[in-house]
Amino acid sequence: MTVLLEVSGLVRRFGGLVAVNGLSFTVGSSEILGLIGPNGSGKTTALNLLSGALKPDAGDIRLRGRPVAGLSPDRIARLGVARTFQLVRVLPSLDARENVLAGLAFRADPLWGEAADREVSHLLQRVGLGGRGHQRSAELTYIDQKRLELARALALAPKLLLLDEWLAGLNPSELQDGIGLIQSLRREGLSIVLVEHVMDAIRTLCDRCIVMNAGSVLAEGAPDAVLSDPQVVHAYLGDPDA
Ligand SMILES: Nc1ncnc2c1ncn2[C@@H]1O[C@H](COP(=O)(O)OP(=O)(O)OP(=O)(O)O)[C@@H](O)[C@H]1O
Repeated sequence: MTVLLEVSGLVRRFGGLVAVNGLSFTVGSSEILGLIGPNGSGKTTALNLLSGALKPDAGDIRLRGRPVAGLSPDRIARLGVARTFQLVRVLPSLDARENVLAGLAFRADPLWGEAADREVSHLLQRVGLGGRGHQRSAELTYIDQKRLELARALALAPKLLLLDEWLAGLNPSELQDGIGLIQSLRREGLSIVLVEHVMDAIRTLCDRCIVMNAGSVLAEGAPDAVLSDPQVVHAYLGDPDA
């Protein structure tokens, strides 16, 4: 498998707190890597470092061998990294089409005019919002806002997609749809880093997962093995004698 993303020795501090403490991992092409761990273990900070929203204090991030640590978010986006946010961020006063158009402007080969219109329609269709382009995004339901945010991320034509709890808060049938959609993105060749608390989704989707605890990697491997690791169970449930 070709390595797309290589992270080594990543460190990020907030004052005296080391939120990410020597994190290292790789993601292959068309691989889904789960990034899991208890609240506050550093998952979102790790995604922020990968997407350029935060700069690392130390460590290296390489995308197809090219160093990208510390580059601005728009440079990293143009190099093929797109993300969604834990709290959905759509532009509420714009309609669905306009939200996706905004994403197209940030890709390495921006599209304009009719080509952009066609791509927007394709992306809305792709995430299950076909024919809904003129609906104001503030009026969309929660799941549809999540779909829209995904369409805007896909507008960058990314190689690597960072999903921050994209499946959180969905009902069981929406969850199945969401899992199916992520699987289809992988079949199309995308690599995905999935920060997720929904363990069924981790088991179904991930080739490998990494468990973070207090900023470091506690365990790494196939989801079933990792989730039954006593250290991992302990990190999630805490020490019953404490
Ligand atoms: N901007 C910030 N300033 C100060 N501390 C921060 C900041 N962002 C995160 N932290 C701290 O860094 C640690 C890691 O937070 P992070 O949000 O990365 O964890 P997480 O694993 O994503 O948690 P959750 O599952 O709750 O989203 C936490 O202790 C958090 O309080």
